[in-house]
Amino acid sequence: MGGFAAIGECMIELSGANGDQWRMGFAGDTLNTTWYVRALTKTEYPVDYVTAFGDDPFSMKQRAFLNENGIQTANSPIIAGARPGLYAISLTGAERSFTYWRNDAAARQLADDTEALAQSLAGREIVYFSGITMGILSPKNRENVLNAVKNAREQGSLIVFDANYRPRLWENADTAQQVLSDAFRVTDIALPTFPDENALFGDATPDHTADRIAGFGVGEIVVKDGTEPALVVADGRRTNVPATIAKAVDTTGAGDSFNGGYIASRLAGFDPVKAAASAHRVAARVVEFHGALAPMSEARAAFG
Ligand SMILES: Nc1ncnc2c1ncn2[C@@H]1O[C@H](COP(=O)(O)OP(=O)(O)OP(=O)(O)O)[C@@H](O)[C@H]1O
Ligand SMILES: O=C(O)C(=O)C[C@H](O)[C@H](O)CO
Repeated sequence: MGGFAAIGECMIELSGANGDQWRMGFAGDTLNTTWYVRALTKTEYPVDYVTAFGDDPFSMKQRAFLNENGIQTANSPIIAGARPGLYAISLTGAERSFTYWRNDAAARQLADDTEALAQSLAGREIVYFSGITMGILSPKNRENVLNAVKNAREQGSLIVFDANYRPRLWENADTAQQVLSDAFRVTDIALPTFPDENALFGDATPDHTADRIAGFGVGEIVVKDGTEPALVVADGRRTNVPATIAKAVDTTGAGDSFNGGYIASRLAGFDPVKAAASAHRVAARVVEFHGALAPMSEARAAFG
């Protein structure tokens, strides 16, 4: 099968509020990264989003949207009577905050069927997941995802992980620390964001974040930090790669699009430092649009 597969939750997104008028789209951190990997790789490269769908009209629209945009859904189950979660973006300047309605979302059942999950990941070049993927699941399903990822890794997949800490998804900080640390232990490329790691683990600097994650045996780490440089730790070197200047209107999906750009650049054969520079260019363009998903053509133009 080959290609890229991401595991997670695609929600309905409300963005770009103009008074009480909102724009409806689809988004969710791992989907956002998938979107940019799709935009920045050749059409024939398989790109799949692995989740669980409902069967209501919004779920059907969601599946059609992915399909129309060249994103397949592998063996993702369709669950009778279930529906997608929803979130809305509030802005203070370009800085985003989210309100969620997602507790009964279909995606929470994405790891009920371990056989389907294993098949969705079989033979992939890259498997991508995040702390949000883990946060939405029951303890049993967190274990199922971790086992599926571990098995994929043993069969040769490269595992890419962004901890994307969202406190509201977790029963408590201790559990989040444990689960996210376990995820780092099965990761080849870690793409964390410094403020998230600082909030959960108390890291004082991006270097501390990199040290902690390297301690789990991760060989390639990029610590993002908004408009500050990204710290790239790879090939025995540490390099600060400056961000690209942007006229930001909405930073939703900045980190996810960075990850998509980084993965696509690494797949194209560029080294981690060059990949981080391309990733910054993509993310700087994405923050100039409302919502998590900027047009694929814009991401391509920025990627170069
Ligand atoms: N205001 C900005 N101007 C230019 N680039 C930005 C800006 N904010 C973010 N970026 C780009 O996005 C990358 C990730 O930013 P940040 O660390 O804020 O992500 P994040 O909080 O993980 O985002 P999200 O979780 O919403 O995807 C940065 O490394 C940078 O390339
Ligand atoms: O916060 C979440 O759970 C989301 O997936 C919504 C946003 O698209 C995501 O946080 C942006 O990184």
